[in-house]
Amino acid sequence: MSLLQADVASTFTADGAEAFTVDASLEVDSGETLVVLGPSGSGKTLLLETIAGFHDHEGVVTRDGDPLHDRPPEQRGFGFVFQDYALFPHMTVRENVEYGARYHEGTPDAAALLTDLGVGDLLDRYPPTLSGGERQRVALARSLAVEPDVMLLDEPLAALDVPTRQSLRDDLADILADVTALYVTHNRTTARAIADRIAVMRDGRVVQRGSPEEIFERPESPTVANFTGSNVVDLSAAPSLAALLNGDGSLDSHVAVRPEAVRLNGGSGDLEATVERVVREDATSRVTLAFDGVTVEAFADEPPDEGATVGVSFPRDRLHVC
Ligand SMILES: Nc1ncnc2c1ncn2[C@@H]1O[C@H](COP(=O)(O)OP(=O)(O)OP(=O)(O)O)[C@@H](O)[C@H]1O
Repeated sequence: MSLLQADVASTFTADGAEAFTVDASLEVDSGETLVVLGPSGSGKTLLLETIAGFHDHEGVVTRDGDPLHDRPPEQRGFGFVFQDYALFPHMTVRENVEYGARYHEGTPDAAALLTDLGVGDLLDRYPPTLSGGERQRVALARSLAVEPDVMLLDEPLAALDVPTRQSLRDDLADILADVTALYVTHNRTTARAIADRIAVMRDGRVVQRGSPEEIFERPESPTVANFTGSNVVDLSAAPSLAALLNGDGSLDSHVAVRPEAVRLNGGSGDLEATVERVVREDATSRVTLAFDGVTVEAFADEPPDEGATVGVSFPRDRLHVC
């Protein structure tokens, strides 16, 4: 049985806004990081807050089979990390970490925790003197200090600048390796880097769940394919691509292919396409290709000229009908 099981439904109303309903079920196994990935406004925060116990809801939340849904948030055994750190400015880093565990048996080894998180030298500093990345590491240490059964994390990297986000993202996979965690984000790079499994959320519901590989390579719907960054081509509008799949262009479905799987062959590919646009991205270029009146994106280290005709091939095992 999964450690955390949630099957909850709740409708939220605010003055002047349409009601928003969250109706979702999740299971998180012991030691696993489940990422809830979805666009802004898909209900990720409301779902996390509902599981945490901040909102009335129908349905159940259980840990190890024990019902949690009748308990207040502080008795559910969760640790929280939010986007905005929420550290006490007038307490040192050590005091913040120890205060987080004030109801916990024994005093946590703040120095060891902070050292594990790469900020062992900050013990006596005050939060206002720290960088965003340092504060978020301290916030993680404070949550881990209570040895929570499950960590709930809401976009903890969102407020950080890009280099800091990348560095903490790299470390988060290690930090969360032995922890049971439910992590919400709209950032697919983060999801791919830290998730053991992903649940994709849209309009308050989970629309697909699976391993990162399944979510990114085998999306079950054009919605998930689009959101996870695949090219999505309507086969009824793209006869040459449909023919590649042994169809006749009348297939009433879509095909998803990741941009990194599309190959440019300089004239000898399976399909002929026109280069519509080339945008440099660090060491590579993102190339927009048009054929049959549809466009797809690809990456090329040596980009062709805009307006050129190129051959394009799609490895069959990377084309996914959805
Ligand atoms: N208390 C509330 N009452 C009514 N509607 C709400 C309430 N809180 C949030 N909403 C609305 O519910 C929807 C989902 O909000 P939520 O914050 O869960 O989205 P999200 O997926 O976390 O988005 P983001 O990635 O931008 O944080 C939004 O349209 C939001 O405006």
